[in-house]
Amino acid sequence: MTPNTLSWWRNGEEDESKSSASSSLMAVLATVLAVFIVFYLFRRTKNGARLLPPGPRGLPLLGSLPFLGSDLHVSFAELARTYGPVMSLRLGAKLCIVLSSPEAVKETLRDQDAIFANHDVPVVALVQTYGGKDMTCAPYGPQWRMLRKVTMRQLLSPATIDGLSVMRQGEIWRMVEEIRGKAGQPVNLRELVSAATFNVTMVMLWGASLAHKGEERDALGREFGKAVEDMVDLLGAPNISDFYPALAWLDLQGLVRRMRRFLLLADRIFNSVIEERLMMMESCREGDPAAAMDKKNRDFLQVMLDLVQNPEPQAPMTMDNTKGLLQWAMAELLNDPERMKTTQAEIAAVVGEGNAVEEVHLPRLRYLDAVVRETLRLHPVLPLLVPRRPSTTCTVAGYRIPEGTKVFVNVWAIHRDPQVWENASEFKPERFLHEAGTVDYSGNTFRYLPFGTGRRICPGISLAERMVMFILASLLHSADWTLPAGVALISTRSLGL
Ligand code: HEM
Repeated sequence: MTPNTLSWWRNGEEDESKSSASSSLMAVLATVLAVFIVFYLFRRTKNGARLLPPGPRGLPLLGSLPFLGSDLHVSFAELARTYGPVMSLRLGAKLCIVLSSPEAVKETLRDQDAIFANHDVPVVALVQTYGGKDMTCAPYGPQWRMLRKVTMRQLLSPATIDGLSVMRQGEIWRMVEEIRGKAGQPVNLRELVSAATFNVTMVMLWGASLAHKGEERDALGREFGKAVEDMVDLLGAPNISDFYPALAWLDLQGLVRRMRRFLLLADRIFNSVIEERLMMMESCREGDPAAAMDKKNRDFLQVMLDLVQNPEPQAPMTMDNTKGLLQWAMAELLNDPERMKTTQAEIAAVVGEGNAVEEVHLPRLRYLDAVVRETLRLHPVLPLLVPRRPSTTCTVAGYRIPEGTKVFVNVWAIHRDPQVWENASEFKPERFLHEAGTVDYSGNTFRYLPFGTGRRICPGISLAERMVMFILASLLHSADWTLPAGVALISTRSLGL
């Protein structure tokens, strides 16, 4: 063996040891990487969940945005057929979870109610509520608790709601007179229902200031009504800032600027109404009996002023919800003349032909009540509720739901699920007569959630129920309604809700 040979051998030996060292290094790195991947994939939350729920992959940056239709609840329901009742997807930069079964909602909004007690508030709503100061936008905490307590005990207490019955009645009777004056002529139901709901809302808000105002009252109503409609559209408009929070400061669609303009107008109207009321209270203190307000018939403004001198009673704005419900109920009945007759016959029997509907009649209108419930099943006013935002990472159906995600509850999909409801897509109010007592608005039956559930359940249920039943009964009792000649059916999408 020559030195060269030896050196070759030596070199070979060195090379071999180098290559074995580098393979060991590679092996170590590969192991570390594998451990990291396994750890990442199988990392568990405190409760043991590993993975995000299944869902569509989506595109980089855009996520699933380009693939969804304008009715998010319908697109989500279609996707849930592939990915299941607990699904995840990205909308822009935002990770979203969609729940579409009673079991998933129960595990989330009942079993982990406190974690899911925050609403995920759109940017425009934050502006509308002066930085999230109203009850719907306030984070779950002391401020929200105080607002909820005041609302339930004062604004929406049975005593306040009962006390305002005379004012509501006056408004509805005005509407009935208007309808009777147009007998035989076509009526724009949408406008009629909007005006009735708005006027009832206004009298409850600050009715005492509107009394004896005639034309001025109508002008104020029109101006404010238009502004509120625009504001509601703004709240519902898809906003790039919500999908890409980092871009929110640019307000690319100008929605925040428009909301600020609405606030200026609303502030002007609120301020003038409040100033006038304060002057009325002053006159009353000085002994003018005309300015005195019956303690029992205090409108919301008075309740608030008596309480904390708070200038912005905001919760009643959500009464706009009742308008959509009324339109759907009338549309379903117009599409179904037999059921229209059954409903009208019940009202006539309870109220009497020729008599006006009064709120005392409502508890005896059981079929009408079933019509309202069935309408809310097929057309929930908030088909995805108000999205929630978990305050900590948690587990639902074995999947990881990270803190801060936007959680949609697809009530629309649950209400139309054939595995949950018999003949799910049919309008059949009778089902609520048979199921009376088992399916209610309390949010405890997770297959029926028109008012939500848990800590953030709608506090306006009894007022909404009363207003809708009263307006609907009055409409149906005031005339015989039919579709215009040539119109066979109202499309269930045509109301644009
Ligand atoms: C048909 C009429 C109405 C429907 C369908 C409706 C439905 C809802 C729904 C689904 C929620 C979200 C609940 C959740 O997140 O689980 C909600 C919240 C709320 N509703 Fe209603 N609502 C109606 C009328 C009213 C009325 C008349 C008022 C007040 C006068 C009102 C005041 C509120 C408030 C303040 C919240 C937020 C509660 C909170 O965040 O704690 N709603 N409503």
